[in-house]
Amino acid sequence: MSQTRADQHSRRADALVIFGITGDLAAKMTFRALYRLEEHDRLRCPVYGVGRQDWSNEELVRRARAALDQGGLPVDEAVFDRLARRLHYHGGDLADPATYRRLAEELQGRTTPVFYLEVPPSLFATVVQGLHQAGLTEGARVVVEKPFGHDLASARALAAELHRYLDERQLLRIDHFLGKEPVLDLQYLRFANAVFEPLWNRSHVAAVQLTLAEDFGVEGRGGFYDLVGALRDVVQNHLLQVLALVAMEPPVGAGPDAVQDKKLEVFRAMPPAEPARAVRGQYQGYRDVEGVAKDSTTETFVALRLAVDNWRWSGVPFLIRAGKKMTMRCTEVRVIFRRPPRLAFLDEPARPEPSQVVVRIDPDPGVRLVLLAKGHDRGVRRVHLDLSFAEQLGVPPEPYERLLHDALEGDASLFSRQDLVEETWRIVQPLLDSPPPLEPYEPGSMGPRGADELVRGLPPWHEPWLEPTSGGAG
Ligand SMILES: NC(=O)C1=CN([C@@H]2O[C@H](COP(=O)(O)OP(=O)(O)OC[C@H]3O[C@@H](n4cnc5c(N)ncnc54)[C@H](OP(=O)(O)O)[C@@H]3O)[C@@H](O)[C@H]2O)C=CC1
Ligand SMILES: O=C1O[C@H](COP(=O)(O)O)[C@@H](O)[C@H](O)[C@H]1O
Repeated sequence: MSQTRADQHSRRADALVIFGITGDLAAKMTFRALYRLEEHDRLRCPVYGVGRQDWSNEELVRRARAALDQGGLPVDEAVFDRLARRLHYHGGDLADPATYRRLAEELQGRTTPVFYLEVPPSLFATVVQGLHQAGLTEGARVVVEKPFGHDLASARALAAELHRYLDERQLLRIDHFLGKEPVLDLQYLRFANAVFEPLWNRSHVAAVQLTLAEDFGVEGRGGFYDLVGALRDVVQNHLLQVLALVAMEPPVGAGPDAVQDKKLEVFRAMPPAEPARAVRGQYQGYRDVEGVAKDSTTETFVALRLAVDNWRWSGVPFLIRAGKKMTMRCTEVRVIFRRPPRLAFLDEPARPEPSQVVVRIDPDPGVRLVLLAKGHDRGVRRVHLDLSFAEQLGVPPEPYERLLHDALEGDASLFSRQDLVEETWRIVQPLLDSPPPLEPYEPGSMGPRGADELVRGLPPWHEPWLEPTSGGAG
């Protein structure tokens, strides 16, 4: 790529156009992100919201305010007034070419717009084609929400369709986990600390566990979720991205591709998931949720055992579990080291439990070192060292705030690439082709019994780290 072309893709945006501004994600996340960007003087262009509803600019501003209030964000009136002055509503159906022609008139003189598509994925190609036909894709960047495809073949087909109008550098695939500070921190913790990196391999690590437990169900989005399920919703994207950051080699540079290249190596070293090493569960009561089919076989819980077959990780199980309506809300990475040998100096010589490093992603991000120390009775006792990122480092930007800012600035580092997306679909594809049987589980539990069977002979699933980082014990 020539210098001029590269520069074009990293030029600051002069307009942000949000398709789907009347939708659920906009109300939950987008207005909040825009407000926080405005608050930190990081929003420097007009914002156009596109939707089918018959809204005026005033109505858009009113909805933005309601969304902030509902999200519990304290609002500074001066900041909100500045944001309100940037907001413009643009009504129209996405299937109608006139919508894009009128948008082109509004965007006249703008050379580097960012189009954010938070619309149903079935409309991604329609919107991009509409933008192209209205002459709006030249110099633009297009941010697409997840999911990118619903399997390997559809992800390839969607990319081929979008690449008719955009080159890959113009396409930013959002995965909000890649904007989470503790997820970004995995790379720093691993490679900036000599206490970790020499041990972070198959000689010392017995297993890696990734847990994304949610204590709520799919109420309010049953129709969407029932077509997707846990594997597509959070494993193919969020959790495999996190796994890659846990397993990758150090990036060799700082450019947008440096980390992506290392993650790609991890994915390429991963054999496809085996249905015999996966468990699917559905919480009791799921089929009563509005929008869910009465005979639905969609999984709301999934657990799988994966491998990274390279020199660093061969033989180390990577265990993932993710589910709705579980005991708690907690997302964490747990690296479990090998057990030490029998300690002959103990009164009752025994092999101590393994040490662990836990990186908690949500809530209250932090790191816990689980260690063994001398108890007062001369035996060994489990103790821990806890670190709160917020306490020591301050409150970071929120994921959508960070990612929208990067999109506006033309920094693609935290957006997934097509080759990575295809690899992650390749890894999970056997589970889509031959789904393991569905096991019911009790709401408020840690999933079906099969999840425990999956780790037979391996370190058992550990109870997620729940205590607050400050002053917590347990
Ligand atoms: N909601 C969430 O928590 C998350 C959502 N996402 C992704 O974000 C995207 C949007 O999801 P979500 O906000 O939940 O979906 P919604 O159904 O709530 O919103 C969809 C938006 O698209 C608009 N739209 C749909 N069809 C048309 C059309 N023909 N012409 C014009 N506008 C149209 C809707 O307008 P109208 O109001 O007129 O229907 C609405 O603004 C999806 O890709 C989803 O996977 C990703 C992560 C989380
Ligand atoms: O993308 C999604 O992610 C959320 C979990 O993200 P978090 O940042 O709230 O932990 C998940 O609840 C949702 O089902 C999924 O679509």
